[in-house]
Amino acid sequence: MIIAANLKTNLTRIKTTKYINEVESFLKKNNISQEVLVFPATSSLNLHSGSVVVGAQNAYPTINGAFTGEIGYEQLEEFNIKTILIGHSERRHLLGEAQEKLVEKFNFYKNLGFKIIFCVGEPIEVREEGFESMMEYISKQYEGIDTLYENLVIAYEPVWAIGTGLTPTSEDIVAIHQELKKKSQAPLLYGGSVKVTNAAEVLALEGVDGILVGSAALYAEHFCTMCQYAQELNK
Ligand SMILES: O=C(CO)COP(=O)(O)O
Repeated sequence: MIIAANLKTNLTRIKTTKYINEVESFLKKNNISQEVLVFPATSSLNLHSGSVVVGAQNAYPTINGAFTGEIGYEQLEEFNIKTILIGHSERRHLLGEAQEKLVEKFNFYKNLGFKIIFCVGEPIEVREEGFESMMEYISKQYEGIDTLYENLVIAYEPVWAIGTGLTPTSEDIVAIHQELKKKSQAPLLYGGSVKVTNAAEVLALEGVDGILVGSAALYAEHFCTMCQYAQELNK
């Protein structure tokens, strides 16, 4: 399974290095063979060799160039980074990234062979319209994306569950993942208020191939425990 930490805008370079080394040591000490990804803040990106794969939370669809404030492939290549998050709800809804831009990023980094964690999920007002409306909304987030891309991972993160402590019921997660699997056979992660207290239950659900964790992942010990749960499930 894939266990991913999205550190968002948290931790300094020094704290991130300490965090990744702590996770790395835990994986080695406990012979954990899960796929563990850590997405640090851009300023904390660095070379890392070991079991933990470091990925970028975002990057501009360019090798390099005049894109003030952005980083491109040239800056990722320096740190041997070949994994990227695209379409996170905070980039869609807080930072206003439109589907067209996300598709451009997807195609650019796909052409470079990146592992792409493509995020989808509905806001609460869509959720409240019912299952059909919700699936229609999420389907639009797949438009333009090559769902057969061999290095694609999908992360379903209901917007209303991110950072709120709320999660869908287990039955809902299973039902939604079942629908999303019809759209792409790529590994499908669940994200949105996954904590050390519910991670084992979520990981055990049918159609869940891993988790994408935000705030709870900031506690390295908790994130390591989630990796342990995945190892014990050995799905
Ligand atoms: O956005 C998320 C992971 O990308 C989820 O965040 P939380 O785990 O804080 O709800």
